[in-house]
Amino acid sequence: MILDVIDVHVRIGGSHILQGVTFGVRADGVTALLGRNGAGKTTTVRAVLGLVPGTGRVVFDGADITGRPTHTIVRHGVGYAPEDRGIFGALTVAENLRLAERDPLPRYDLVFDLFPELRSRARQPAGTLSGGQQQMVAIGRALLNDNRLLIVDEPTKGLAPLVVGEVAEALTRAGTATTVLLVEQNLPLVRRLATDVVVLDQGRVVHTGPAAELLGDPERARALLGVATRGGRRA
Ligand SMILES: Nc1ncnc2c1ncn2[C@@H]1O[C@H](COP(=O)(O)OP(=O)(O)OP(=O)(O)O)[C@@H](O)[C@H]1O
Repeated sequence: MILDVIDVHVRIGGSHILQGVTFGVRADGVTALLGRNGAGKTTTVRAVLGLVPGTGRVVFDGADITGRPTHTIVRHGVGYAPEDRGIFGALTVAENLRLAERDPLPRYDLVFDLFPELRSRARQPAGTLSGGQQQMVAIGRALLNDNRLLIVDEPTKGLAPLVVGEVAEALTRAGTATTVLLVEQNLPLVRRLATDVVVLDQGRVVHTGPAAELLGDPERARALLGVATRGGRRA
């Protein structure tokens, strides 16, 4: 496992939001973190990154990163593309990438190889890109550094179906370069990309296993996620 989340609890205000979350992320795959709205997916990701205080343990690539500050965790090799993508709209694509440089030798060759559009649009203000292209910038930024895990939070939220295909392609390419932990509610996309799934419900893990197994069992998927697994419906 490249990431082990062990018995993580998060309390915010008076709410016990994560109630002992435990799962592992296998290296060299795409693990999808699934669950209904409010299940605790984003909070789990934020706990891994040290953005919310919690209890329990988080082990990344053999190192105990529990309680470490976020900047230390990301330097260990964790990339993050947040739900709102965190793009600077007034800056160009090249400037957005430059701001993300962390390692002495940023991997521009890899990023431009995976996303040639980022090279051809280098001088374009990122705010004028399509949602899918902005997602490529967000993913490209994370891949610029030598990250061994890329966490992508709901990359297709609010995107038109055509653009979802673009993002799927971008994530497929990202998955060739690094392990991906993907928070996603679009099950056709999960079916296309994920090797493994972790399902959260009310702040607990209620299912883990191969993606094909869960998505191939519509009744179980419906019971766990409250949605149909066929027909392209969004959760
Ligand atoms: N800062 C906060 N203060 C209070 N409650 C919070 C806070 N952050 C999250 N929550 C609550 O914790 C629960 C889990 O939220 P979280 O965003 O992790 O869920 P999610 O599975 O990512 O949901 P979604 O799919 O809607 O993004 C929700 O009930 C949410 O309202």
